[in-house]
This record gives sequence, C-alpha cells and structure tokens, in this order.
Amino acid sequence: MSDPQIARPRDVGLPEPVLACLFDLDGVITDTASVHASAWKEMFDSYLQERAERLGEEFVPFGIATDYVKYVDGKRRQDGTRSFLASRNITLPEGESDDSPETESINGLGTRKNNLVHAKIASEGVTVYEGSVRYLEAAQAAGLRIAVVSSSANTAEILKVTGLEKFVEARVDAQHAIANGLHGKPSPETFVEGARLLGVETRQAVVFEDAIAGVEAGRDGDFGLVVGVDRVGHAAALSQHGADVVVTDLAQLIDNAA
Ligand SMILES: O=P(O)(O)OC[C@H]1O[C@@H](O)[C@H](O)[C@@H](O)[C@@H]1O
Repeated sequence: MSDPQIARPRDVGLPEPVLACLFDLDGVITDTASVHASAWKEMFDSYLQERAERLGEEFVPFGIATDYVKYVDGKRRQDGTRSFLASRNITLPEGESDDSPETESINGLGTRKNNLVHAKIASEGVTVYEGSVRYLEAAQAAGLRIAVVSSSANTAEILKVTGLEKFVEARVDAQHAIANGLHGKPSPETFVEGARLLGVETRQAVVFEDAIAGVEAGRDGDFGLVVGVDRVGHAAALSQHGADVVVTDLAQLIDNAA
C-alpha cells in the first residue's frame, strides 16, 4: 500500500543527497534466493555423489549455510559453479553456454541447475516480500529512481511473473552484463552500470543486497550507502563484508525513520 505522506529520501531511511536505489532481486525483493539455493544443492549433490562413486571417494554434500552463502550466493551462475568447485579442488572445462545438462562442464552443470530453478518456479511460483513491495512503493513516492541489479539470467522473467516490472526503470541482469563486458559481483561494475543507466553518480545511489558478494560489490563501488538484507541470520557477515546498515526486512527502514 502506498503512503501518500512519504515524500523524501529520509522518510525511507536514506540520507538526503540520495537520488536512486539499486536493488538486488533474489533474496532482497523476491524470495528466490531460497529457490536458487535449493536448486544448487540438488544439482551439486547429484553431481558430487555420482563423481564420488565414479572415483571411489567420499561424498561430501553441498551445504546451503556454508557453501552456498560463501561461494555461490549473489554471483553469476558460471562464477558460482566455478567458485564452489574450486573449493573442492575440482576443475572442469568451461564448455559452451548451450551445453546440455549431461555435459560435465561449468556450463553443463549450470544448465542442470537452471532447469531445476525453472521447474521449481513453475511448481511453487515466486513469493514477493511484502515489506519490499511497501519499500518500492515508498521509494517511488519519494521520487527515487529505481534499478534492479541482479546476477541472474532469469531476472526479466521473475520481474514479469511477479508484476514488479512497473517499479523498475533500469535493469542490469546477467545478459546485460555479459553483452557489455561487465564483471559480475563481487565486482562493483554492475551496480555502477545501474547508477549510470539511471543518470546518477554512484555517491547518489544506495545498494540493497542480501549476499556477501553483493555487499562487497557495494563496498568497493563508492556508493552513498550499502544496505544489507539479512534473511538467513548472517547480519554480522554482511556488516563485515561491506554493509553500512543491516535490516531483516526493507520496511524496517521506513518504520525506523518514522
Ligand atoms: O542461475 P541464474 O538465474 O542466472 O542466477 C544466478 C545467481 O543469481 C543471483 O541473483 C542469486 O543470488 C544466486 O543464487 C543465483 O545463483
């Protein structure tokens, strides 16, 4: 529900010179970080199990609270795959972007995971955080420009099925980043691009992120503020890696400012 009394950045808990909000999507606006996390676990566990049997090694499952948060969350699909496999001393060829799910390559494992994400979204739908919709409405009412900056190649689809497109003036997703040669998070380049597309300086933009790689990107990009969003009890890690403030729900910023 929009609040007609909200008219300035400080009413949504942001410093006055701020002109724009750069929102991560999965885990910040939509409850899709959990969908991604369970797809990653299903894919890696089946791959690791099959590999352990083949090589006669012990099967060590993929941990969501450990491996996902540390190596995968917030990063582009191929970067997350590579980063987790490196932590297990596994090196695979990159392969091609259209590798089938059976191909033992970085892209092949990514295809497996993406098929699982699509199946989960088709069967379970996408949940939008109510507090985030309230925040989007309030930010819009306060005259702030809004971009979504996500590592996901499924960003456009998620924004469409949830009806959130109407809030978004600029979108920097995996396709945009790759087409423009931008490094993915934890590099700040995609957030810098979000500010550029909105026509504001980075100091005039606030980054909203739930992932360690995302707050690191915010910290390294000279933004006005980095808001960490803690959905899984990792507030301390978000602060340590670059969040200036941490909330468990975006609506807290409005309520605290009132
Ligand atoms: O596989 P996709 O949809 O391109 O998403 C890549 C990544 O996108 C990020 O937004 C998520 O935090 C990660 O969990 C996800 O793995």
